[in-house]
Amino acid sequence: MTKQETIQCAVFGASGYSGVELLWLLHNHPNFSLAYAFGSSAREAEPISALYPQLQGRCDVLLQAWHSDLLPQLAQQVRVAFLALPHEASAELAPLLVAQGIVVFDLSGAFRLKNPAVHQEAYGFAQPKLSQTVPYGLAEFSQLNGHEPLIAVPGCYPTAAALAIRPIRQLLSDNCVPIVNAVSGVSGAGRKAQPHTSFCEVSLQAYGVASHRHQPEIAQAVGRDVLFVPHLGNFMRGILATIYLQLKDEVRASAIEDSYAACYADQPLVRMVQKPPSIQQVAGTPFCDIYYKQHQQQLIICVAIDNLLKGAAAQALQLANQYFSLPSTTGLLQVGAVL
Ligand SMILES: NC(=O)C1=CN([C@@H]2O[C@H](COP(=O)(O)OP(=O)(O)OC[C@H]3O[C@@H](n4cnc5c(N)ncnc54)[C@H](OP(=O)(O)O)[C@@H]3O)[C@@H](O)[C@H]2O)C=CC1
Ligand SMILES: CC(=O)N[C@@H](CCC(=O)OP(=O)(O)O)C(=O)O
Repeated sequence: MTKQETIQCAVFGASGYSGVELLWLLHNHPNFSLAYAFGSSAREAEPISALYPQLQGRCDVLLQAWHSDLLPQLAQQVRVAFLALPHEASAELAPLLVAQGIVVFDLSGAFRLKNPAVHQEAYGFAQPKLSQTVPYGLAEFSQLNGHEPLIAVPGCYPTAAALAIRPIRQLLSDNCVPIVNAVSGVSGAGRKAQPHTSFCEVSLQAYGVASHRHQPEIAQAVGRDVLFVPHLGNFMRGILATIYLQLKDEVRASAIEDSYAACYADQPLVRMVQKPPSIQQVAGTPFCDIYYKQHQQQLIICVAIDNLLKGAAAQALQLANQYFSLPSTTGLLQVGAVL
């Protein structure tokens, strides 16, 4: 692909945390060009560096307010839109963009769950009905062919949990209900100020116990029921999950190793590591680091990702690379993060 064939893109929600990480990745990408960066309709137009001063002198993209009367102009100029919006806003906007022939990578949860009743229960609003099925883009397991109009980018916790569990799911005992205990940094809650994510209020605490919307998403992604407990920690970015599983009686260490190798030997953004990963080693990177230890018929997996990158922006771009038949790591390894 030559520079002239650069693919024009728009980022919606570019003033938010995952949106600005996408903006920065696209700004540095050799095959994508950022034509538009939108905030909500309440925004005044200003350079993105007015919100994120670390970008001053490095990226002077204009952040603009989004209004639906821009839709025809957008359809003329962009091929791809990335939506880093609240779930309801994505649910409303994605079908409009798709109708204009724009390919949509949606970072929200609006289109991830296959069962509309489960979606209604988890999100509290009805999933829009579409004429086509929406692929769930867990990047290492998806095979986008460049014809899908809309792709659902997985959630942050489900990315970590599913990448850890999926390769070995055929080794689990029939009655195993994986236990997923995960801690996230506060950027997972987005940029909008809220008391429970303010610096003075965050220490380390479980939330959404047995009721978080990512429980059904993880269950869907791994093909069995799970128990999921998220925790909020007092650090900026990253997710660390510890997962407990019951193996079938006859499973040997070599079967576990072979199963991970079969899935990830050719996947450069998943790293099998020899000691439990830290948040620090993945923060600001597009990697997912996985460690496991077998204890008799129990398996313990420790997995770490950056919630804003592998759990959001970098995974979306990895999928866009795949969509346009580019190597999966294009534009992801040398760039670094904004926050
Ligand atoms: N943070 C994370 O770790 C992850 C987030 N996600 C998902 O990505 C999406 C964005 O999350 P995050 O970046 O954290 O959110 P932020 O709260 O940081 O940003 C939200 C963005 O959406 C814009 N926005 C809000 N309402 C509207 C609307 N009605 N129309 C148009 N734009 C609107 C905001 O604009 P303005 O600034 O003008 O208000 C802002 O740019 C969510 O769906 C989230 O679930 C997915 C994986 C991980
Ligand atoms: C720490 C924190 O609040 N995390 C968010 C999850 C991150 C997110 O935005 O959700 P998606 O991955 O589904 O898009 C939460 O628990 O709601």
